[in-house]
Amino acid sequence: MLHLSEVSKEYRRGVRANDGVSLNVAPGEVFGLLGHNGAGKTTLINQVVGLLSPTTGTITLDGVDLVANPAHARRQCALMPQAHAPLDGLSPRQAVQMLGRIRGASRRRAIECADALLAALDITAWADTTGERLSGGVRRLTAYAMAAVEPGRVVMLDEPTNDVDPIRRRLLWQQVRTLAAEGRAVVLVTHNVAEAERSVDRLAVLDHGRVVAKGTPAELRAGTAGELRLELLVATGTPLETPIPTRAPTRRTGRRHVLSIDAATAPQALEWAQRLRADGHIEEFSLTPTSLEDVYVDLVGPGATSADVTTAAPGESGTLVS
Ligand SMILES: Nc1ncnc2c1ncn2[C@@H]1O[C@H](COP(=O)(O)OP(=O)(O)OP(=O)(O)O)[C@@H](O)[C@H]1O
Repeated sequence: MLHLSEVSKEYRRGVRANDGVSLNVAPGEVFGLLGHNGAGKTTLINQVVGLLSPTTGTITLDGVDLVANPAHARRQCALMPQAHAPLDGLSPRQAVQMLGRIRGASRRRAIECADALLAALDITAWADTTGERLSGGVRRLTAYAMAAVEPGRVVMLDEPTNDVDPIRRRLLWQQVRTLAAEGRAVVLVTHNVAEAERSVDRLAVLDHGRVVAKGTPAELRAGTAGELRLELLVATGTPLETPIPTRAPTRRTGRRHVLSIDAATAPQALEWAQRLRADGHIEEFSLTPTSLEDVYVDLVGPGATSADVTTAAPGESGTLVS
């Protein structure tokens, strides 16, 4: 459905924001774009919706060239931008209805869809409050509703859950799933790797404009099969000598130490951690499967050199991003 082939974008002064990006997003799919600040995510989605043109490469939607037809791109692709929607003087109800009308809905449909979306996101209480008096989270949810009210075939969401509370995040994800279930392609930019792991069907990790990994969350974790994550909160000043072989150097954030260990050594690791806790050397510990966040840090964290998640080797891990 949505097909990007070798898309590169070079801004003036030679900033190469995207470098040979190729992606396919199918109808009904929620596709995540992950990457560090400045990795090129926003640049990429702005090219899909026709706000920017690629320097080279092609973008097609159901075979139609979106670069040659930016008006078609804007009609078929809805965008929830990263920046807050300009809502000064407008209430969420007015803003969502207005976007529905601009995108071609009848007056009646725009009213009904706006009401339904505000109710589904549980923000009806603020439906008639003007933008300058809304909280950041309600503004964010309103921006989502503005993108979802008459969405077209593709919906691009740039950091949709920023500022949104955990309960309404769930409501938002239900709405995103509904968009996909109706046969749309949803592309989602996020920094929240744990949330992406639960919410996307497939994802790509961008690093300095290039795709460094792509696949389902399970495929990206496959390189860590048989690996477990032992996390310890050490008592202040306690040095930690591990008797267990680790697959990568220990990552440290303050008193939190994270060790990648072989699943076969789990009983030994548990016994060691319990002893450390009994002796007061650590305050708490957990032993869990390796997460997508661990894979992500290995890929793009400080010290990462691998271009392929399945070849991320011991010694290439960085600091745990918490
Ligand atoms: N209009 C512009 N002119 C020149 N350089 C730009 C412009 N917009 C973005 N850039 C640069 O392009 C690169 C990619 O930026 P982009 O906003 O696409 O990254 P991002 O992955 O969305 O970052 P973030 O997660 O911080 O939003 C960065 O180096 C950025 O400074």
